[in-house]
Amino acid sequence: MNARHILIVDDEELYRELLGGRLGRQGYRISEAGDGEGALRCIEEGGVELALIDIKMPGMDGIELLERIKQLAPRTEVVVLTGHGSIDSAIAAMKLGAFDYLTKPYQLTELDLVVARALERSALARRCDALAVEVQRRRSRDDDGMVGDSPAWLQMLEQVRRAAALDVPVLLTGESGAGKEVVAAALHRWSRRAGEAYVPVNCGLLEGELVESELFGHKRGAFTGASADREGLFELASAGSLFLDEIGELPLACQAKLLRVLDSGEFRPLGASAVRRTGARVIAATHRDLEALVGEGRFRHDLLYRLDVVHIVVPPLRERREDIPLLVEHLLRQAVRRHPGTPAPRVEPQALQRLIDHAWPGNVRELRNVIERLLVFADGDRIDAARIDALLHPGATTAASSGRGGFERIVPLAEMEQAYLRWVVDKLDGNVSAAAARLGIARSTIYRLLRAQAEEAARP
Ligand SMILES: Nc1ncnc2c1ncn2[C@@H]1O[C@H](COP(=O)(O)OP(=O)(O)OP(=O)(O)O)[C@@H](O)[C@H]1O
Repeated sequence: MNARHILIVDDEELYRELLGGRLGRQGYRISEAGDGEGALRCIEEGGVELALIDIKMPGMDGIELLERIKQLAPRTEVVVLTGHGSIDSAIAAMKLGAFDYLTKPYQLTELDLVVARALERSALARRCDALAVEVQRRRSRDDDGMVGDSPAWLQMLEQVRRAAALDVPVLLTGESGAGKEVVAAALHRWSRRAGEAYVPVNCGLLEGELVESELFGHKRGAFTGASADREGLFELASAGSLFLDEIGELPLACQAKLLRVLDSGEFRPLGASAVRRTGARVIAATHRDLEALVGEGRFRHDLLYRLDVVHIVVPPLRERREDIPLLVEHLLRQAVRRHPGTPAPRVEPQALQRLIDHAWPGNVRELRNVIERLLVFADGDRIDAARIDALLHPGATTAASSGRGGFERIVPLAEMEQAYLRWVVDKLDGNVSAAAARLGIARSTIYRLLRAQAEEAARP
């Protein structure tokens, strides 16, 4: 049975009965309203696929009603019924998103045709919505680049899913390396903006005019070195999402500009006289305590208030240790992909337990670096507890200087060399090539030294 829901809105009862009777006989579910208010109440109840509305009504006219319907239920199709000679209203209605219009008096067969076409479009749109949800669901499973099934992680993901559906700013906080950036990317992918640009920027890496120019763009000659006009990231992300990482580092002058964009969507590129508009959705992240920065006068209170519409806290790894086995597996797979030809070693249960028990102050990033090193320096096809201990608690670290020239004890130079080397490799996110370049030595030297150290530590 065809029970698709059509709403007829006309102040003349006779018309409503005529239309309702005809369409009802075709099996549609019919609701009637004699004015705009009644129509909106019916729309709010949901399920109306098509509204047939008379343009000329006392009180709220058909055009205003159309606008309100499109705000309330954008997926409801609207066909307007206009009187003879009111083509202007028909055009206005089409501009506001009406599916079609019929000029009174119209042939009833013409009405049947328009109704059938409008319902067909409504069905198509719904199918598209369903597909988009399915695509998002599939994407969100594994190829999202993030894993986890602990209660803390799943609870946070639920918040992310809900926030993704709202087109409002989101503030992500959490310790460094906890996964704020992967969550920001998921927020974008699960939102209606998924097909548009996702533009990440680290506010801590740029200074002064450069941040402003990066975010808002500049005109040629706006400052020394501005040799051509340049589009800012707000422009680039206009239909998509702009991820402002390390928002706590944003200079105060730039914070004022950001506040204006969040309030009005308007900004002015450096050196430009005209104001520009952006529709970018802002996702901001920080590992800093923004309230404390406000207290110190380094972050604007009004900006914090404006960004903090939806606040999601990404939990530290130590609060979701249940995720560690999954993460180890996932990060090992990723590391193997980065080092083709390296066989994936098996992590023994005791070794895994050591990883689960570790405090992980550097969170998932630290775990990723440890996994990378375990793979690169793997000796054989298994990773045992001793190897993990060697990596996580190397005795040599106590030999390192506190940085102010004081040493706690005398250690052989080789030991100091190894500790420093490990620190440099960690600092550069496990990138051995970068470490070799910075230290001015060959990559093979680094591998040799670190392997020797791991072997030594693993010795019973
Ligand atoms: N749930 C997860 N699943 C898989 N990988 C993850 C997960 N969370 C984080 N990672 C990985 O850990 C590393 C650090 O994550 P990310 O950069 O998102 O942290 P962050 O909180 O933004 O850190 P920072 O505050 O230092 O910018 C990245 O390589 C990321 O891919």
